[in-house]
Amino acid sequence: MYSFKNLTFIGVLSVCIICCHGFTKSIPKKSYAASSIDLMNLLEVEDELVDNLKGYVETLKIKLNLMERSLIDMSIEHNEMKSDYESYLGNPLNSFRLIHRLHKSWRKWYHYAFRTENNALVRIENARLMRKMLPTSLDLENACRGIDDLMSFYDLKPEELAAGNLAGYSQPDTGLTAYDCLALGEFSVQNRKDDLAEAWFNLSLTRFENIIDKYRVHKSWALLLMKTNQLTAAFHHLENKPEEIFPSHEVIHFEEELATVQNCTAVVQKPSRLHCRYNSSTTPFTRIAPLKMEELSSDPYMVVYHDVIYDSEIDLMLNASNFSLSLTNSGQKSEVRASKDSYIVDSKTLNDRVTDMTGLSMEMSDPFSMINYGIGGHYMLHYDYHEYSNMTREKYGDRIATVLFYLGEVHSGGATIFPRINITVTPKKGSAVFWYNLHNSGAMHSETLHSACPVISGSKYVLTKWINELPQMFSTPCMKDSNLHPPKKQ
Ligand SMILES: O=C(O)CCC(=O)C(=O)O
Ligand SMILES: [Fe+2]
Repeated sequence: MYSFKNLTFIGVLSVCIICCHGFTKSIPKKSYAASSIDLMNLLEVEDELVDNLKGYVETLKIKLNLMERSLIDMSIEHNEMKSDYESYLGNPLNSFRLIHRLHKSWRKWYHYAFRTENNALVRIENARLMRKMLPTSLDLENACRGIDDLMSFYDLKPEELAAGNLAGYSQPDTGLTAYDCLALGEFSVQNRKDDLAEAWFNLSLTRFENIIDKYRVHKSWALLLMKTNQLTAAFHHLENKPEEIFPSHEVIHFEEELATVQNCTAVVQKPSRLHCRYNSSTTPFTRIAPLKMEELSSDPYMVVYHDVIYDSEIDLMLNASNFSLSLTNSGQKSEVRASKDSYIVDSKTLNDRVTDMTGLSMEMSDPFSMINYGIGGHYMLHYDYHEYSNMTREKYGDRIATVLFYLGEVHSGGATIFPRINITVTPKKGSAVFWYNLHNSGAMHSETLHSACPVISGSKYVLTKWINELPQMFSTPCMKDSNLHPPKKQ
């Protein structure tokens, strides 16, 4: 419960919130943070909650006491038996009691331990029903905004407020807890007040003792730094993750983003046993005209073909009068993809080329897709396979492989990268990269996660061919545990 001093603090806060809001954004009428009358109501709410919780604890204590007392009685009898069990069990009444105890009492205790006391349940149910009277996240946001306005209005610093110092009006026992500071930090992040957020996070860190709590703060701090692209600093905050915590979805995503950026900026030269050779075996045509092939990875299988598409073919494609007109902004969010793309009519020559490169049938494959990236153009991390929720997958199978032809001169940036396997493919006009998106079993190969780095200079055109799985059934290894038609979700 709040002390009288806290009450005054809340009163002062709410008056300030009302005043300050006169100057800034207005807040909805029904807001706890907006009036001291509503705040008074909250005190009553908290009184009642505390009362219910006390009642709950009392009921549990009675149960605990009863169990403890019985345990003592049982131990006395048990120890007596252990000290001289022959004479103890020699007495038929003792033997009877032992059997009776173990048959009935222990069962009773077992059920009693799991039984929830009605009285306790009522208390908890009361507390549950009171939830609608509790401040909502909007109330919390408004309260944070109130504090924030107070700081700008009176030029207060987070350290002062956290120490309970309100413009020279110091009340240390109204100081803020680690959780309060964290909430204010998160509010500042949402409102793009990065410096303030860092100050609040720092205060929260000094107040938390438990490493798991501290990690929560580090995580919020890292997310803030990620937003402003300070990835290495962000990474330092996540480095010392306590073992008890499973990495969250955001953190995994972040690590991949970091790997993406590192791959985009580094020149990766991996020592490997893979090499370059002429491929003259996929189709009869490659015997006559072998293709220059450079192996990049064996799992997922990935190769680059050099000089695999002629300048004359590229010119024809890029000059086609309807091509630039057909380019449309990709339907996806700009952070995901900054490019224009278009489906272009399949050409038999190019389809045959892809078969020469891959040994795969072009039957049922998606039409070629042309993507044009300008300066800064990029394509965030994604897989080419559809996963389960796509109609095309039902009809043609998933996208077993991808071939990506590079048609433009990119002077800097624009690499296609696979951060999980540390592979960077630098776009070179006339070359193409080919990889399998699925395992032999037909299962999705998650290591094929890839993205296109932002183009720094030049202009990047890629021609993509997604090859579908079903027509390959006689040319690729047997699909054990085929994933083609996963059981429908109930
Ligand atoms: O443009 C690139 O480098 C990647 C394109 C891509 O991933 C795709 O088209 O699926
Ligand atoms: Fe892709």
